[in-house]
Amino acid sequence: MIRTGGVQQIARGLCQIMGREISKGNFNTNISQMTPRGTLQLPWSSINSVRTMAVLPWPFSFQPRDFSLPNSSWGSDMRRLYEHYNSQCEVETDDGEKKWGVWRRLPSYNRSLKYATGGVYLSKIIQSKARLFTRNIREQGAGFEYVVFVNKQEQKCVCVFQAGHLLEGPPGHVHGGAIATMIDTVTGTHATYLSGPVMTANLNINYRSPISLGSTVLLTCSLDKKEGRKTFVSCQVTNTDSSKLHTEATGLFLSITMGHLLGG
Ligand SMILES: CCCCCCCC(=O)SCCNC(=O)CCNC(=O)[C@H](O)C(C)(C)COP(=O)(O)OP(=O)(O)OC[C@H]1O[C@@H](n2cnc3c(N)ncnc32)[C@H](O)[C@@H]1OP(=O)(O)O
Repeated sequence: MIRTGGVQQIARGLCQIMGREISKGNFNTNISQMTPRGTLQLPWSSINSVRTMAVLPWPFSFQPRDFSLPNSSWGSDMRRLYEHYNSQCEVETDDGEKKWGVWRRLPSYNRSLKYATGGVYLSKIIQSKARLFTRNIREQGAGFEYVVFVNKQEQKCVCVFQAGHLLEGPPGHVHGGAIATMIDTVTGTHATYLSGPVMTANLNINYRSPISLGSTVLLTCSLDKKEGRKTFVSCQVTNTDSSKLHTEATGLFLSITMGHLLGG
């Protein structure tokens, strides 16, 4: 049985990631597209156009955990920066009405679409075990603790990232691959927010100074340019007051159709 609340939350999260502004009203319109068999047409055109997606069973049967919300492992820097951006996600007008601010927090779940594969459905075992790479460590604070905020007006996004003890590379410092993973995740999320579904085609990374394990850093991404299917994004990893540069990167993302992932 599918619980609409969970579906609603995920679909809302996906809509936010895809850069679609949704009010309660137009979201409900999409929810009302659920068929009697309990399947959902996702609310953006590129996915609606893939017939297969519309008849797939929804992969979640419970309220999913949003991993981008604070937990007890978050240190003071992580919490302070979360509050700083989160407080700008909603503003109060003079007549006491609440409105979206310039920033949006993107929710983050540890499972993505169940059937995205090279044309042939994954085996049932893999389907049930597949988890987002950055969200697959159970112990809170041990791996990637992060939250992404996007600013559509400035076409910019920031990620507050606290690197856990399982991400060690050089003694006491974060592994370069873990840093690359976060850069790919955040630049990829930003490119998706700006351009819809994309895949990383190219990532260039310069490591300038090591990141201490357990510390909190900021990843700041901005759009360099868009050319047809290509979205160019750059990213800087700095300490929390941006006075020290740890890493800088540029990424090229190519727009894809969902058919690319489904093997179409
Ligand atoms: C919430 C979590 C978010 C996480 C986000 C993480 C994102 C990821 O990690 S994605 C996984 C890693 N990436 C991949 O596996 C992608 C594998 N590669 C591919 O699938 C394909 O090569 C793909 C889709 C990138 C491009 O293929 P395709 O759509 O056929 O494009 P193609 O026709 O080859 O090239 C189109 C244009 O891009 C250019 N291009 C393609 N690849 C590159 C490249 N690596 N460098 C520079 N230019 C490139 C081509 O030269 C061409 O340019 P032009 O139009 O000017 O001639």
